[in-house]
Amino acid sequence: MIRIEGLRKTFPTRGGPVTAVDGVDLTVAEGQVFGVVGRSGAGKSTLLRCVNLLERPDEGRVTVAGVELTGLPERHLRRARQDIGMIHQHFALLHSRTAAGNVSFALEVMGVPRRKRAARVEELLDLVDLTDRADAYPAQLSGGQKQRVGIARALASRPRLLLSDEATSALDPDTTGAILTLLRDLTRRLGLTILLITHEMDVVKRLCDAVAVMRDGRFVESGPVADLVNRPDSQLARDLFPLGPVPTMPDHVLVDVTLTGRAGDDVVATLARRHDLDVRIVAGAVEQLAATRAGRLRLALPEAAPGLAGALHDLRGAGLTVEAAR
Ligand SMILES: Nc1ncnc2c1ncn2[C@@H]1O[C@H](COP(=O)(O)OP(=O)(O)OP(=O)(O)O)[C@@H](O)[C@H]1O
Repeated sequence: MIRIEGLRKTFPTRGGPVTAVDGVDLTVAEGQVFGVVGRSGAGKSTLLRCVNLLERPDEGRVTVAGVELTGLPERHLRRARQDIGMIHQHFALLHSRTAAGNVSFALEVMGVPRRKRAARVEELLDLVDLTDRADAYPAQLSGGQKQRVGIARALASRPRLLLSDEATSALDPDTTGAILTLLRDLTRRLGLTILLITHEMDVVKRLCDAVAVMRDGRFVESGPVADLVNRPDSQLARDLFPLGPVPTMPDHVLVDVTLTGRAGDDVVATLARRHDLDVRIVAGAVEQLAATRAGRLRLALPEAAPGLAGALHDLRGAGLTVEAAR
């Protein structure tokens, strides 16, 4: 659905040029939810704005649904952009219009005749479960309801691709959960593809099939969530399942074990029974994510135990990532 090749964008600033996106390649398959994560200033927003060419890249190609947008003249670009919906952190609603009016506005811009608009607005508000608030103004809506209006408006043109710019960052955890459930549901019902940027690990856990970790304008890790989490030295695994500072435990070896799928369910039992090790769980979490079940455990094992080396070897042999705790 999306193919980005060699994307580069530099901004001139008073302090000299700032390269926001520094050679990014990205492929997002149809129906996939792809998340780009990274700290503030990593280049996420610029990358997203380059996908619908709100920002013109200096170099590289952007192809969406088989159309190379970077090769289109401005007048064709406007039409192509209509097939790409976008939702924003602060909703970007018109305050003088009701929920229905905001959705209708998108249809007006597209040139949908008045007599067809009302039915389509109703359909869109129903899709986001907001029919009963159709006549409310943004000031009368909660954050979650405002984002539902934003989603309905973004879907007005029946896009196959939705771009999401920190769509849940201004919402509380419960509301975030409800919006993430809605987005996941919409990908299934409408066959939507979503490219999102976020700094929230919950969004990755609940929504994403694949992820890229962005730093200084580049992707430092990229791929399906299960693959990335399982890679040795994975930044994503550490961000999704932080284990805190490593405690001092004399006479013990501390290891961090990454589990994905069902692999590793029995890691503690295996170490205890088969290798006769006195295992202590120091920290850990295992969760069901949108893409896979995954987690990390920090285990303390007695340094002097004769079975230690063989035990660690067996865990690696069983496909688990085992690393010195850090
Ligand atoms: N229009 C602009 N003019 C000058 N510099 C810019 C512009 N837009 C972005 N930048 C710079 O490019 C870099 C990447 O910014 P960008 O907003 O893409 O990062 P981000 O990862 O989305 O961060 P945040 O989450 O804080 O928005 C930053 O150093 C930023 O200051």
